[in-house]
Formats: sequence, C-alpha cells, structure tokens
Amino acid sequence: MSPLEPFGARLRRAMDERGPLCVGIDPHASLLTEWGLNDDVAGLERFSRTVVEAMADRVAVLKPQSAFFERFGSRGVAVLEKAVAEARAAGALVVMDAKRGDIGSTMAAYAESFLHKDAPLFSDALTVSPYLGYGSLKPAVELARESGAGLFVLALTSNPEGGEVQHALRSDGRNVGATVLAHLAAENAGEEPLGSFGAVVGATLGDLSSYELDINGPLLAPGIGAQGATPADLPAVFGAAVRNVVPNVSRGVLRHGPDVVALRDAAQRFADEIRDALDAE
Ligand SMILES: O=C(O)c1cc(=O)[nH]c(=O)n1[C@@H]1O[C@H](COP(=O)(O)O)[C@@H](O)[C@H]1O
Repeated sequence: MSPLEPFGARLRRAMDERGPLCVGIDPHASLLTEWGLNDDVAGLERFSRTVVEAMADRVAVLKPQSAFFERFGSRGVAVLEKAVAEARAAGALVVMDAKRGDIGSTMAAYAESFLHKDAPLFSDALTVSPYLGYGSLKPAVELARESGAGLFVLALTSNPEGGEVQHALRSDGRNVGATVLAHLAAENAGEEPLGSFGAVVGATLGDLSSYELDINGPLLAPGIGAQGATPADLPAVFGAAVRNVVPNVSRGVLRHGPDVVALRDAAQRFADEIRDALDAE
C-alpha cells in the first residue's frame, strides 16, 4: 500500500487553492422531497450525484453523512461508495462523517473500513468519537498515519446537549473537551504545514478563548446555516486558530438544489462570506 501525502498537507493545499469551505452531502428525506425526488435509492443516487457534480471540482472538502446512506441498507452504501470515489476523482477531499468510536479492538475494524487505502469506502478523513476514551482511537490514528489519511475527533460539538459531556470537569480541573484538544495537539506536534488530526468544534459555540484551539491541525466547524451560526461569527469563535478552520455547511447549501447552478451560487456566497470574515481579521 503506497501512502498518500499526509492528509494535513493535502488539506492545507486544498484550502489555499479552493478556500476552506466544506459542503456536506446530507440527503435528508425532507431534502429529497424538496428536490422533487422520491425517498428511495434512486432519489438518493440522483441527489448525491448532483451534489458531487456541482461541488467536487471547486470546494476543498465534501463531507457525506453516512447515516443518510445507511438508511437504505447495502444499496445506499453502494451509492455512498460511488459518491466518495467520484468526489475524490474530481479533486475534492472527502471527509466521511460516520462518527465512529468503540473499544480499541473494534475501532481497528472501523479504521480498516474507512482508512485503509484498499477499502471500498476509503476516505481522506473520518469523523470519530473519543468518548470511549481518547486512547480507544489509537488504531484509527495509526492506520490514518500509514495511509496518509486524517481524523476529525469530536471535541466541542455544535449541538446544545454536547456540553453535559464535553464541559464536564476532570479531577485536574480541565474539562473533557479541552483534554481532547490537548491529545490532538500532541498528535500533530512538529507536523508541517498542518497536522492530520483535526478536531470538530461547533461554529455555534460563541467565544472559545478559554480553549487552546491551536492544535496545529484542522478544526472542522459545523453549525453554519441551518444551525444558526454565520461565517461572520468565525473570527470571534476561533480567534487566531480561524486560519485552520474548515467551515461546514450542509442544509444551508443543499436547500438550493436540485439546480446545479443554484447550488454552486449558494456555496459561492458562503465561500465569499468566509473569505470576507477571514480577510477582516
Ligand atoms: O461531525 C460533524 O460533522 C458534526 C459535528 C457537530 O458537532 N455538529 C454537526 O452538525 N455535525 C454534522 O455537520 C452537519 C451539519 O449540517 P447542517 O446543520 O445541515 O449544516 C451534519 O452532517 C452533522 O451531522
């Protein structure tokens, strides 16, 4: 297996060339209906093909949400495989949003499923949950390093319920989310131009200046659009780390489909707003 260039380096280049926007491929049943499609495998396929066609040659990252494909069983997963391959072939990096997390021995199998170069669902990076203990992710970290892939580890999620776990204080006085960030900073130490082990940090969370967000890795920031955050919020939320933020928008773009031009225009508006917000820094 010949490894790819490390994910962090590939992502930095893609962000420099295309801007940092990540568009989600989230085929909600309600969006299929809004697009005039049936809530079935044919509708799913049409939806994901359209998003890939509209976006993969221009955005840095596409993030398919696996659940919306798994809903249709093996035929849905086949559609997901195709979307991943086509998006990567057209030049986008693919972050598989499957939020996997399990005891280490099982985590190794999840890692094989998404991070082994020969796996049908191989993706440039995978979202994972550290809430079985950060160390349980070790097999995924190791295989990602071997393959030139990356991880996005849930640290401070965009949903209001996340705080009950992530803000919990440990005996050393640090909270759980901050501990996840510290693990990632250690993982990325010395990597240039950017480490491959990113954190998920919601754009909805307000001022995060009490957190050490400078993990020398990417920060995937969902919550823009449908969840209420805007590109203009990014500098205030992320401070100096905003340069490493990969802002994700899913429904905020997807609701403009099925017209390819309208989807592209919507993504461009978000991309422009993100650029303006970063330039104002
Ligand atoms: O890991 C994620 O991508 C994620 C983490 C998080 O904290 N919050 C969050 O919304 N997400 C995902 O980001 C996407 C947000 O979608 P929209 O709210 O439609 O833009 C969904 O696919 C969520 O599953």
